[in-house]
Amino acid sequence: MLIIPLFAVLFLWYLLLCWKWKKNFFDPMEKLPGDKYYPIFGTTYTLIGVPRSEVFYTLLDSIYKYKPLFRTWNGSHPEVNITKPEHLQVVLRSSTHLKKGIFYDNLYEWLGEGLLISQGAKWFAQRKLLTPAFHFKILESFMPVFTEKANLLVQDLEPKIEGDYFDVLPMITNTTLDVICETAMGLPVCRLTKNKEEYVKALRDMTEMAMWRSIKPHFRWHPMFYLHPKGRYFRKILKELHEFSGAVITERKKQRNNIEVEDTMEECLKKKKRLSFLDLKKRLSFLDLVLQAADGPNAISDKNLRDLVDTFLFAGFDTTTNSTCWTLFCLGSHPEAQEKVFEEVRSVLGDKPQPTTIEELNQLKYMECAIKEALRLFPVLGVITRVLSEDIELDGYKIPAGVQAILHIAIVHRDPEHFPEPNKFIPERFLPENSKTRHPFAYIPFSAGPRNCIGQKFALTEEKTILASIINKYRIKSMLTIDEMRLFTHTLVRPQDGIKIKVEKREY
Ligand code: HEM
Repeated sequence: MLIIPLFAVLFLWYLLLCWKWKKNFFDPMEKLPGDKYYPIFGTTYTLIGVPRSEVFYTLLDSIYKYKPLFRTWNGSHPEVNITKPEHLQVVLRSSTHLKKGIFYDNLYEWLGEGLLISQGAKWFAQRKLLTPAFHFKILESFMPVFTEKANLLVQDLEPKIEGDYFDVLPMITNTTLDVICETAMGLPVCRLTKNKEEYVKALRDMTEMAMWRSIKPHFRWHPMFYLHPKGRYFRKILKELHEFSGAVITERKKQRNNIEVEDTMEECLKKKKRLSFLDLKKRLSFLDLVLQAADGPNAISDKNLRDLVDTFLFAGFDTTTNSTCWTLFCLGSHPEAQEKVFEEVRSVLGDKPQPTTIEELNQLKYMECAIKEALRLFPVLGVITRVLSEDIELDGYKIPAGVQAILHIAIVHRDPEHFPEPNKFIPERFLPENSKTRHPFAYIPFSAGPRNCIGQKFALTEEKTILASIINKYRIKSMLTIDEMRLFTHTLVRPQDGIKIKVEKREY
């Protein structure tokens, strides 16, 4: 007998929720332009039946139809899409809109409460703990790793001389994975897995799955997702990825017990002591630095350590892989810019085959412009998200707290108002005299504000070492031009068919 009143109460409660949602979100958001809303799907129905390889271009069409400011609905979740630097600044510079968007919910089971996804006090404590780990002195101590791995890559390229076009992406992937394992974890990859390719495949499949779920709102509900074959596959690769990071921690802890680590990171920095331990066993990795800093009362649980390791593997490896490949691709399709980079490398290095110090890298100014320009055209993370923690006003529209802000880095990077001839590769745009009047939020490949990329200096140092080592020995030719390149959004912006290049040995 109680059933009928219970249902009536539940129904009234549901109606109240719908009324609140309509008043707080639907009515204000519907004032913004955008595709028509339908229940359950929101506006994601525009992607139904679209082949995976076309999703990127379909999304792009709708962005160009409604930009600069428009709304989308991910199921019943409202989203404001932002493509103007002034508007990006409102969200990114704020110290309140720090929570990441719902896209990252799809990576939560893998990355947990690591720096990338955590929020509030937990995020702040990790950011504070990890910031010194990216100090110039620490980066300097990683130079031997960057140089050694770049040298191995140069050797691997040798058999390709005068051969046909080949995809350079797997080779760069190999190098950057080695680098992140030895710098961030202090361990060579071969100690962690017999099959690197399997780990890389699992990592990329995981990001693909996150992308797939983000455009299918009904699969955000875990039970529904796990019933689907993709959900079962997700569980399998999640286990593999966690086994890898678990192995990193066990191995490094075991090694640490056998190593005498002479100083803590803070003591080294205070004494301005060089942290360049050439013996791999004695070089401090990020993981060691965290383990040291968290010794005693600040001890970190194994679960938190695993989140951190997974976060570094996700954020610090495929990003640099893509950025390095995009720069190689752009230089390979712009021989004049490539020759300028080469001349600069020769003038800085003389007869040395590779850079070995940060001072040398700092002199590679034109190369830095080329990397920045490649990151403008192909920004690795084309979109980032935040959940608004309070109401904001943009162009006279009130956007309520709780809405997800989608910040379109890739679109603002190709805005002709800030970058004339936006689809052309012109490294000179980043010379100081050409960029000083540009809006500070018109170019943000590493995001900006309090949650910007903690690893940007690390990435540039690694990338410059790899590129200088390659360009100093080889001339690169890309098979495709920028206009011919087909893209694929897969959490990161990736090429659909790899990066095909030819290499020729330089004579001098
Ligand atoms: C070219 C290479 C890279 C690019 C383009 C890049 C880009 C970005 C962007 C756009 C964000 C903001 C993400 C968001 O708000 O959702 C970010 C955050 C982050 N990046 Fe990078 N990144 C690169 C390399 C690295 C490297 C090498 C590391 C570590 C070794 C790293 C570690 C991180 C971490 C931990 C965060 C989260 C920071 C926080 O939320 O406080 N990144 N990166």
